[in-house]
Order: sequence, then structure tokens, then C-alpha cells
Amino acid sequence: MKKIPVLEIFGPTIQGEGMVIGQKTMFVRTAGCDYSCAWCDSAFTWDGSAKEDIRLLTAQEIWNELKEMGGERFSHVTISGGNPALLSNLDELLHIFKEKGIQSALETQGSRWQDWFYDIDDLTISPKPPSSQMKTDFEKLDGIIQRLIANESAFSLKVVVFNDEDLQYAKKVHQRHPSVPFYIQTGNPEVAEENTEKLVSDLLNDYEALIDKVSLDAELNHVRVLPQLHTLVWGNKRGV
Ligand SMILES: C[S@@+](CC[C@H](N)C(=O)[O-])C[C@H]1O[C@@H](n2cnc3c(N)ncnc32)[C@H](O)[C@@H]1O
Ligand SMILES: Nc1nc2[nH]cc(C(=O)O)c2c(=O)[nH]1
Ligand code: SF4
Ligand SMILES: [Mg+2]
Repeated sequence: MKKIPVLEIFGPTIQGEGMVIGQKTMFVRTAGCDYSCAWCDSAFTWDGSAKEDIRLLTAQEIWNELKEMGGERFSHVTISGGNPALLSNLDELLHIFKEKGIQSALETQGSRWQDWFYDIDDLTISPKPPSSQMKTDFEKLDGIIQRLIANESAFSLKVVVFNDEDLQYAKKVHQRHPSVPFYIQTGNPEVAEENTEKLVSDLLNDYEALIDKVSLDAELNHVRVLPQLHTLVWGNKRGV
């Protein structure tokens, strides 16, 4: 049985981002990413700094740990990373979730396809804007989105916005796929800030500025603008 590189299992907490924001959920965070976003708030999954903490677990071992931690107090699990779409063998874990009546969500940037995308209840595709310093392969991204649309999957697009250029990028992604639920999320430029009061105050100001920009834009009438709710509650704390 192929193993899954895991960095964190935590919860229950709430999903702080995107299409099911507020949903009570457990988290499984996998290691490894094909990107290296300039502002990644989970850089420890790919920059080597948490190399020693990576555990190779079977799907069953992950499930056992989720149960140990969450008991009967969860019915939803979110898989994030890193990029969990690098792992072709996540289907086993998703199979266990289905068997146990657990809803699943997954976060990925839309750089890789996996057939098990069809088995995710709430799939978030989060392409990266210019401020990340990553380059979007639009052919690949469009292909992934078209397959999900054809399958009538419940999925959404979410773009993190730090500046005006990012907002233009978000608009471009939205306009290419106008039927897909579209989320614009405030970027956190202070991922190392330990003063939560300062961080939250700055982020709320940024959120307000982003709302103002979207409000003034006639091409962004059908979008949802959200902060990272978990950051407003817990700051940059890990495992929440
Ligand atoms: C850490 S990533 C892991 C999943 C996948 N690699 C991705 O980027 O979609 C989870 C989500 O956090 C967002 N994110 C990462 N760093 C952020 C930051 N500094 N501010 C706001 N959102 C951030 C990403 O854009 C993504 O939507
Ligand atoms: N509460 C909470 N919500 C989240 N939504 C996306 C997260 C992520 O890091 O992928 C995340 C996270 O780390 N914590
Ligand atoms: S794609 Fe996601 S995990 Fe990878 S570097 Fe970017 S934000 Fe971080
Ligand atoms: Mg996060």
C-alpha cells in the first residue's frame, strides 16, 4: 500500500476559507508542493524546514488518527498541503471517507489533475496570481476546470489577491469560467507576524480595501469576497 506524506492532522476546527467557510472540519495537511509561492503561509510543507516532521502514513493510519483526535465530533475532512494533487494514491483515503459517511474537501492550485478529484465533495481550485511569482499554465488549468464542469462536480475557484495586478488576474480567471462559483480572498502579507492584534487589524483594513475595489468594478458583480477567517481568529498559529 503506497503511503501518504503527512505533516499535520488537526481539528475539529472550522474551514476558514472559500466555498464552505465556517464548516466544522478536520484537516489533513500533506507535504510537498510543485510551486513555491512568495507569500505561502504553509511554506514548511515544501521548503525543507519541517522535513523531520513528515510522516509516511497509510490511508488507514490517517483515518485512525483522525478518529483518535476527532472521535464522533466530525463529519467533514479537508485535505490541504502543500499540493495534495501531487499524490495519485489519495483515492484510498477518499474511499474510507465515503465508507464512513464523511464529507471531503480539498485545496489545490490547479496545476495537476487527479481522477479522484471526482470523489471530493467541496473541491477548491486556487490558481496563483502574479504576486506569488508563479506562472499559471492556463491550458492545464482550463482543462482541469472543463473536466470538473463536464462531471458536474461541486467545485469553486478561489484567487488570493494582494494588489491590483492580482485583481486583474482574478478577473481574467473568473471571465474564462463565469459559471464557476468564484471567491476572492485577502492575502496575508505578514505570515511571520506574531502580534495577532496588529495582524488582524491590518488584515481587516486590507479586507475593507478589497471590498471597496470589488464594489467599484462592474466586471466583478458575481463574486464573493472573503478574508481568511482562521487568521482573524488565531493569527498565524499553526494547526488551527
Ligand atoms: C497553503 S495552500 C495549500 C493548497 C494548495 N497548494 C493551494 O495553494 O491551493 C491553501 C490556501 O492558502 C492560500 N494561501 C497561502 N498563503 C496565503 C497567504 N499568505 N494569504 C492568503 N492566502 C494564502 C492559498 O492560496 C490556498 O488557497
Ligand atoms: N481553519 C483553517 N482553515 C483553512 N482553510 C484552508 C487552510 C489551508 O491551509 O489550506 C486552512 C487552515 O490551515 N486552517
Ligand atoms: S501552491 Fe499552495 S502550498 Fe504551494 S507554495 Fe503556493 S500557496 Fe503554498
Ligand atoms: Mg492555510
